[in-house]
Amino acid sequence: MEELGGGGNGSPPRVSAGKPPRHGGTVHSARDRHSAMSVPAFASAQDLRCLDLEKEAGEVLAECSPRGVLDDGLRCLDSETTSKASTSYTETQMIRSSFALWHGFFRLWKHKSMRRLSSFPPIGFRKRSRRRRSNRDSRVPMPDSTSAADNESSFKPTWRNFTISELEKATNNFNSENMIGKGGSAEIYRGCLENGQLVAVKKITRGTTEEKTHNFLSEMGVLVHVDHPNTARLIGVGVEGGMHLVLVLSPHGSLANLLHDSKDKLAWGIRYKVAVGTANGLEYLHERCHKRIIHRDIKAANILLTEDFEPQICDFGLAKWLPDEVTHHTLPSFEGTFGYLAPEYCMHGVVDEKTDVFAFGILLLELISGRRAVNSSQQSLLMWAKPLLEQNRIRDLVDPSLGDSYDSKQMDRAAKTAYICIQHSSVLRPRMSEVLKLLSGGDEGRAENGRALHRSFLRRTYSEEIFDAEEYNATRYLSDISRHKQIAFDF
Ligand SMILES: Nc1ncnc2c1ncn2[C@@H]1O[C@H](COP(=O)(O)OP(=O)(O)OP(=O)(O)O)[C@@H](O)[C@H]1O
Repeated sequence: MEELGGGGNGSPPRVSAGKPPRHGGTVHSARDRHSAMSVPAFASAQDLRCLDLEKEAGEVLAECSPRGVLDDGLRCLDSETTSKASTSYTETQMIRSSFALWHGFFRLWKHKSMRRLSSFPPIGFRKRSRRRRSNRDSRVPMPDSTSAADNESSFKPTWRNFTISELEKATNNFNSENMIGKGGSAEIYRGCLENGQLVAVKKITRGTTEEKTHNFLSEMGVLVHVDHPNTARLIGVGVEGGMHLVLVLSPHGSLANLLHDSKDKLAWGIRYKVAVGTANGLEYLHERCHKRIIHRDIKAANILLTEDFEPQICDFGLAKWLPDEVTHHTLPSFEGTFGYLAPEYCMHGVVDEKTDVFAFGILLLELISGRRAVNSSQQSLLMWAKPLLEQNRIRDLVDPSLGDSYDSKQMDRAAKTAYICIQHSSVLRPRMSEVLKLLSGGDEGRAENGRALHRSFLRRTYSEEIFDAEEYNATRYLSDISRHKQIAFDF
């Protein structure tokens, strides 16, 4: 997704094989659309048979959508939506039937297995797997011995449903002057609620009704379950007259805005803060959320900045949830943004934490150099920066507009961290918790020599296994990238 006007200004487009990149925005694969509206990953085969949905089960094994989200969405729709005047009947019906499908499924599922039910907490209730208990975010208060069932009956959603008239009022009828972003699937409008709160209203605009519904539900499903200072905040949704996500407004827009489109150059101190904050947000998604969330589209346009330049990861349209027992996703279609795509994804469609780590490495290079991931001549930042990093020519990487106004120790750490994150072999890439240590100077030894790390230090991921099995070099990576570009642009 690009900023408004960003699609044609050299920002790398997000693509999907078999579909043209549209205004540089999100395009989802047919399989994704299908699966996201189907059944949750933690359904038993028996449940699925009851609903005659076995066929989808194989496809959506690792596809999760939060039980509480959609259950509650249904309640919201039934109880709060009042104004029908400008409702698009087809879209509202579509959302209702998606909710209804989920609702029916969840009723059955709830009835059949309270144990499984407790594996996914309702909104506003945090429960994390034992695996991550020690890593929990200490900022978030945890309910102690209360059971999931008790919590289910007592929890209140942390978001609300907006009527179309409320959204129209807030955005001055979605006035084009209030449009602050536009991508492949959505337009984003600045708005002001009656209580004075500034919001960003993301109106899903592109695609068929099914595609729009998928995009809306997928993103909502993640947004309602993440709660971290470095992830975007959902205030509510609106399903009349289209599908809308209402988010807290980020006054500075995205990092791409400030880094590439602004006359005023971003100071190094802010860039470093953005790097550390984004790493924090990703570490939360990968390692401290109740389910592992892979963002899949980390890039400068998807990092929003708060008033005091705290970064917030946004746009969860491509995000995937990985249950603990699932090592990875293998995606049949090609989605993402040129310039940020990890080799194993290009080659095998494999998605796990390390694909985000790779994209984060590219983001670090953008912060260091002030260059785009892919420039207007389609040259990749990766290919430009890698030889410089290999020769330890960090000074040559640095954005000339910074002059000498940067902390050289921070710069050094950022460059070396980037180098490790962009390793072709995902085995050699660190996890986000390690990235945090590297960036903040807590793991200097590893930063000094990314290739000499001890493998036993890392928990192995599927993409790591793959790289053990075969060699994937820069030439093959480039050829894969150009093949994918060809497919995307020729369509
Ligand atoms: N909460 C917000 N506050 C301020 N600006 C925002 C906010 N959310 C989005 N934007 C702006 O809108 C742009 C697009 O947002 P987003 O990436 O969520 O849209 P999208 O249509 O999902 O994109 P894509 O095509 O990648 O799917 C952002 O890069 C940012 O400039």
